[in-house]
Amino acid sequence: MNLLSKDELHQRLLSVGSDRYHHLHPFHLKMHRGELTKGQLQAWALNRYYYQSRIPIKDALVLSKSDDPNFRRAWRKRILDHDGDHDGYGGIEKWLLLAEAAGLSRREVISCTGVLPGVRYAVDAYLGLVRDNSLLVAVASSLTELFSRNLISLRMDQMRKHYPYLTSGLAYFVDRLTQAPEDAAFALDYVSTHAATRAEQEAVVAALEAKCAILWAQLDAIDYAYVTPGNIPPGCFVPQEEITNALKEQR
Ligand SMILES: O=C(O)c1cc(C(=O)O)c2c(n1)C(=O)C(=O)c1cc(C(=O)O)[nH]c1-2
Repeated sequence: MNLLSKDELHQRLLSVGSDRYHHLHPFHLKMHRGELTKGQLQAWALNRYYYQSRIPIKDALVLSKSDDPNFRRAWRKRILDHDGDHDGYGGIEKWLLLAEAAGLSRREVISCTGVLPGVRYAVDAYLGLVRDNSLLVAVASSLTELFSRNLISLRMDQMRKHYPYLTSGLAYFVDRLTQAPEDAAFALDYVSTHAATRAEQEAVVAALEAKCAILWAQLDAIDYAYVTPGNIPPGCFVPQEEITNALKEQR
């Protein structure tokens, strides 16, 4: 197998995104058509918090794999983007503001006690993918960010239109519109330069496919539990509207 040119590798990565990224997931399509209830959006925000909360831990694992101070200086920005420089700042705090705009209590969200098992397994698989593989694969697994800007931009428009109560909580996404393309450009340049053999280039593509599957699996779990009635696993978050409906049925 011949080495791919940088352009050919880039094209391969883009086609993984257009075929497999979670912009195509039925739960996102329902979200964008305005078909989700407030309880379903709460379930999404609460479960996605688990992903958000693990991203800086994942990035610390990436950092730990590099002996290059230049790389670490560039990558550590991602941890700051999420954690902020001090309490009350950064992406995790802004995600909590989104969750509060959806009507959730921050304490319930931070506790992560109501997170679906499928979401927990998928997110933990991301940490495992990064922990157990090379720095090259770890960096490549972040390349879904090549595709997140368009999705986040569409999501913000549709949220303002269909779920106006969320409008006050959209600051997280505003930040990601600039952070994600910067991060993706760095990661793309890194894998283009450091994948020196065809086998390494194939490992980069496979890492992106694996990450797309991780994002997809999270939404599968949310869709299964919160769109079809009767599927919420024991111990997981139950939206208030579900409780109200159940009480009505008992009467
Ligand atoms: O809302 C989204 O659809 C979405 C997708 C992704 C992604 O594609 O991995 C990330 C984010 N958001 C995000 O907010 C984020 O901080 C982030 C970090 C990473 C990563 O792999 O390091 N992906 C993503």
